[in-house]
Amino acid sequence: MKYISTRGGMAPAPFSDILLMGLAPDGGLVLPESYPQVDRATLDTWRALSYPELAFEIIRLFADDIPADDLRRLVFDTYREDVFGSADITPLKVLEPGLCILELSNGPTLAFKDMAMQFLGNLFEYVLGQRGESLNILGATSGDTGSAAEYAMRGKHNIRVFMLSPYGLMSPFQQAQMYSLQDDNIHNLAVRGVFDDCQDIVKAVSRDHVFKARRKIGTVNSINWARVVAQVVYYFKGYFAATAGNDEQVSFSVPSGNFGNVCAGHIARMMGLPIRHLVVATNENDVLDEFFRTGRYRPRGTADTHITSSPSMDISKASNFERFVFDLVGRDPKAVAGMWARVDAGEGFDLAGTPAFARIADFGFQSGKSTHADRLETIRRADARYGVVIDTHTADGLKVGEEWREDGVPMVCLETAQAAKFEDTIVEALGRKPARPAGLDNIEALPKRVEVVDASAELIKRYLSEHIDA
Ligand SMILES: Cc1ncc(COP(=O)(O)O)c(C=O)c1O
Ligand SMILES: N[C@@H](CCOP(=O)(O)O)C(=O)O
Repeated sequence: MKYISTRGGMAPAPFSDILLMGLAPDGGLVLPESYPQVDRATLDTWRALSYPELAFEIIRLFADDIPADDLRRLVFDTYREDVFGSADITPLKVLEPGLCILELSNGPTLAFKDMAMQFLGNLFEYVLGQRGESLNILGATSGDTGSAAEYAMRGKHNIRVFMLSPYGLMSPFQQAQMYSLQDDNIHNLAVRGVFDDCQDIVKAVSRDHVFKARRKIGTVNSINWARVVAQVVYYFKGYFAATAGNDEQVSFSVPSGNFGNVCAGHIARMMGLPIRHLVVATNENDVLDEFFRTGRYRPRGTADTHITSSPSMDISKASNFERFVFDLVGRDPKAVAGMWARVDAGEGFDLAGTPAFARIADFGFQSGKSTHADRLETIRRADARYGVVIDTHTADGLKVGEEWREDGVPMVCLETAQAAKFEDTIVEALGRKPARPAGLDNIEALPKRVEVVDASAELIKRYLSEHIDA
């Protein structure tokens, strides 16, 4: 399988190359020339597979330049009961008939990012080892990608992580989880700005080809196709868990910000998984909801990005949305390049009334928005009615997912983090603290290692040069 760029300016490349490449050289996002198709007979054989068996079958379709035995070992080393808390890896919790939560946050950092990042850590180490190379990862986080990446990469001798986070905007637990790491290969930089400023810097640095090649810069954000592929797996697993046979359909409700998670759902659906609807749930930063309702995509600036109680979704410029729009406009790279030239210039685009937007229903998306008041109400309702304490992002997903329920079609709401990460809002909603996994009681009191910096790509390049060249 070969990979291309959404903007058309990249020679087709194999999986291992695009894994280390991150952003495409033309500033676009990488995706496969076509999506592998999964037929009914294959679904029937996959239904009974364990998580690692299923992950191997799916990932091998995309990572076809890695010898099968090596890939199997990497996958089985990753998806282990002792890492993810159960043999199921992603257990399905039935709240009531037709309404479920797919648990994705039982990994080491208590967020769904571990599902892909634990695999990416092993994959990077393997490919770099084969090539005798090293990689300097530049990442951006609104709270969860950062810690998941750092826990997955800490101590790896051929990888350094430089993680940009929005200064003061993550929850105290998230800050403690990242900034308390003391490993030499982990560097935390708190940027005066919002997540989008951090992501813009990552993309600006990646677009400086000379700098990127010389300093061996890679990425762990969902810019990296391997992240998205590893997330495709749990849509299949969730589908099998929520249905009795492959004639049934399910809908997924996905708390969304950077559009990586729901993009993985889109890929699963394009591969042939019987997904009826993909429900995009946003918080007050409702750029994506506005698009699916109106066809207008209006990314917002720093000043117009709301600081909310689901802070990991405080994103106004959804990186992965570009991959979906590529499919929506019939895989026309010129059209995408034109649209993203306007996005990069701080404008948006409007597809209302176009043939592309007329086809949007074929892709199965629905959307909705959830506010702080909705979040509190949903957390209270889930606790009272189902006896589960959900985090603020999962609450956004549950609230919007419930609005789109249909008779006969299970609604699977993706759990994206554990409540312990967002204690203040849980206390506001329930009047009590959520349970914390053992060993994390005093994490906020640990000494922190972080540098506060201005939101400047040039400054970050200087920082990278100093630390990499040394
Ligand atoms: C807890 C949590 N929920 C939801 C999201 C949104 O996911 P995505 O950015 O893939 O849309 C994020 C961040 O990515 C997150 O950390
Ligand atoms: N919410 C994310 C933002 C980055 O998303 P990614 O999926 O592109 O890595 C975070 O928690 O950092």
